[in-house]
Amino acid sequence: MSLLQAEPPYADYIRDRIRTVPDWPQAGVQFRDITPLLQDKKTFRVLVDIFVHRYMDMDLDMVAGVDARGFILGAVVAYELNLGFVPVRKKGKLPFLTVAEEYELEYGSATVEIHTDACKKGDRVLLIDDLVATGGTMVAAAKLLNRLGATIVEAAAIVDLPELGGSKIVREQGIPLFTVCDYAGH
Ligand SMILES: O=P(O)(O)OC[C@H]1O[C@H](OP(=O)(O)OP(=O)(O)O)[C@H](O)[C@@H]1O
Ligand SMILES: Nc1ncnc2[nH]cnc12
Repeated sequence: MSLLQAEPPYADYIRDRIRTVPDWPQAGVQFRDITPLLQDKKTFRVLVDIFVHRYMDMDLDMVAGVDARGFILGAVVAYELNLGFVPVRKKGKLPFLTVAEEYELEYGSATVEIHTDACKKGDRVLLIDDLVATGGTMVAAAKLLNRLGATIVEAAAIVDLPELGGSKIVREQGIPLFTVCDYAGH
């Protein structure tokens, strides 16, 4: 499958079940809250299955998920694909040797880290997070995996906020990106 976006009705089905919280965590931010997708058993299964069906024949070696919301989806998708899972964590949380990348967020800046032995040179990795806003997190996580010699087969998220420009930036960096739904004009 080479679609950049999931085809409706999946996109609408998932978007309709995401909660928007205005002015959180600060004024002006429309927070797209994915917790309702996880809370409802049927929606959670539909969501996970979108990713499992997309990636089941892609000859992957590993799934990497981004701290913290990317862990929820990433670990379940990895399990269903019979693959291992590696965490890309925020600074100071991983106990072993790490490599780090600093990046900018929609509301602040942060650093992500990965264990140096999280994957091997040439591993074919699926990188998962819940959402792409400015793209800083996804690009930083991808850089970490690249520094370990991994190949990012695709980066994937539930939500794209295209007005913040991140998905375009991720793709311009040569990282294939799949998102289930976006908020263009919503
Ligand atoms: O595209 P970007 O502008 O980088 O933003 C997207 C990132 O922001 C959110 O994480 P957050 O740092 O809020 O952490 P959390 O998952 O722990 O809530 C979200 O889960 C993504 O990881
Ligand atoms: N608007 C937003 N909603 C949810 N998570 C986010 N991460 C960065 N921006 C976000």
